[in-house]
Amino acid sequence: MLSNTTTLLLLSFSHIVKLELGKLPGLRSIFSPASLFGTLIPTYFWNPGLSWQWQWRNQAAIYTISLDVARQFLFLKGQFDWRIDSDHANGAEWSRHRRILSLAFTPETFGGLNALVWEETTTLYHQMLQAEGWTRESDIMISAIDRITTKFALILIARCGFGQPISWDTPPQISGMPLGEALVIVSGMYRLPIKRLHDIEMAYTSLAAFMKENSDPQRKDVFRLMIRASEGEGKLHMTDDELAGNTFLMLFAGHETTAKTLDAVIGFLAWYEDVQEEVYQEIKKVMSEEGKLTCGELIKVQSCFLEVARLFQTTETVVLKTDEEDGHGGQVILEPGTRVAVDVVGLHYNPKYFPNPEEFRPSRWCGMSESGMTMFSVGPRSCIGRRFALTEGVAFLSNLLRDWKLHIRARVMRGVTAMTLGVGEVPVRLTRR
Ligand code: HEM
Repeated sequence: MLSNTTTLLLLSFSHIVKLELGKLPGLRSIFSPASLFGTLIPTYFWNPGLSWQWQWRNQAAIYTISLDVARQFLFLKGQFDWRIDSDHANGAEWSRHRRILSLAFTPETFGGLNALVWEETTTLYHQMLQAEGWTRESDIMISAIDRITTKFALILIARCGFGQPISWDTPPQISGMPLGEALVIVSGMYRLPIKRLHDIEMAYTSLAAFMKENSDPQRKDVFRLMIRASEGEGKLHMTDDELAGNTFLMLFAGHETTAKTLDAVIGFLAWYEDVQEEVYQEIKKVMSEEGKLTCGELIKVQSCFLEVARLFQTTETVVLKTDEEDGHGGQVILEPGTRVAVDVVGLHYNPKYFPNPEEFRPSRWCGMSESGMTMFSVGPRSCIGRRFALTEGVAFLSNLLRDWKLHIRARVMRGVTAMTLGVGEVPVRLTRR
């Protein structure tokens, strides 16, 4: 009875308040998932909440789960909501920022970006073994693997992308707090409509200054390219504020997504022991007699990384906005200024593209071209760090699996949204091979 009344109220409300849905039919929810109330109230049938994309992953609503429709929008040159510098960039500014950052992500950069990421991942892995005391152990219980992966991915992007000489046991401090904590606080809180606390503001503004002070001026990395742009004049000039925004975004986008994907891959490989064994055999085949691994073709390891990135798509939504003025010359049926959201989680569970979508089946990705890796989005705004993430993911996993067998007691992985979608806490046991 209560639920019928609520549904009726909801429907009436949704018909009175048309929100931003343009001419499209359908139920409107009371709170937007991104609003303060939508965030505070848990996901329920009448409130989308923060976890709606996971819990309602088979329902499209106004959000599209069609790759065909998504492609039409993602290849459009419209105005977008989420961009390289989310504070300032409109279409033209985004394109300028993308041009600056793209220079750092060509395969040739720094004598081979992939080789650099591979080398740094391997070096950091060995430092981690030493610092954590794992070199002396043969059986290790880790209560939540994200403690390791988050730290790993953050140090790696700081080292490769920002030239920061950070080691495993001395995480840098920004305004008196560890770098990781500063990022988490800033990304989670500073957009709330409450005047933010002093330390959060400090963490945000001090980030770029800290990076500038500590990075090696001789190196050519993402950060140095941005600094050069901020110091130069002309079309590619970047303001201090833009530099701060991009620094934050690169650090955040460059570690959160990869770390969460790694948590989930470790959980899945521990649970599916047969897949773990197959992957281990592949690693054994390519490693040298001393156990050294080089940046190369580890198709099965990469496929596991991609399959898990599909199952737990960290970037839940890609939001686009049609042109304010003419709605793309009237070619689209949406009203000008309408927002379109690609439900990236739903899209990756759409059986039209992924038969038996709930199944963990890494082989779907064997032989897949990079343009088909939809978890990195498609079109001109797709992930700039795709190669970086794949190289880091494959290097980390193959080093780990070469040395350790992974075990887990239950299939605990489930969708949990905290800034981005992940699998929650994954407790794993490592036994030495
Ligand atoms: C598993 C790992 C990753 C996944 C699944 C992923 C996914 C994505 C997706 C779906 C987008 C498009 C978002 C949108 O249009 O709203 C994106 C954009 C972006 N990603 Fe990634 N990403 C990953 C790793 C990385 C890494 C390692 C870096 C940096 C080293 C990075 C940097 C960026 C940046 C800067 C953008 C914005 C590009 C633009 O607006 O033009 N990402 N990523």
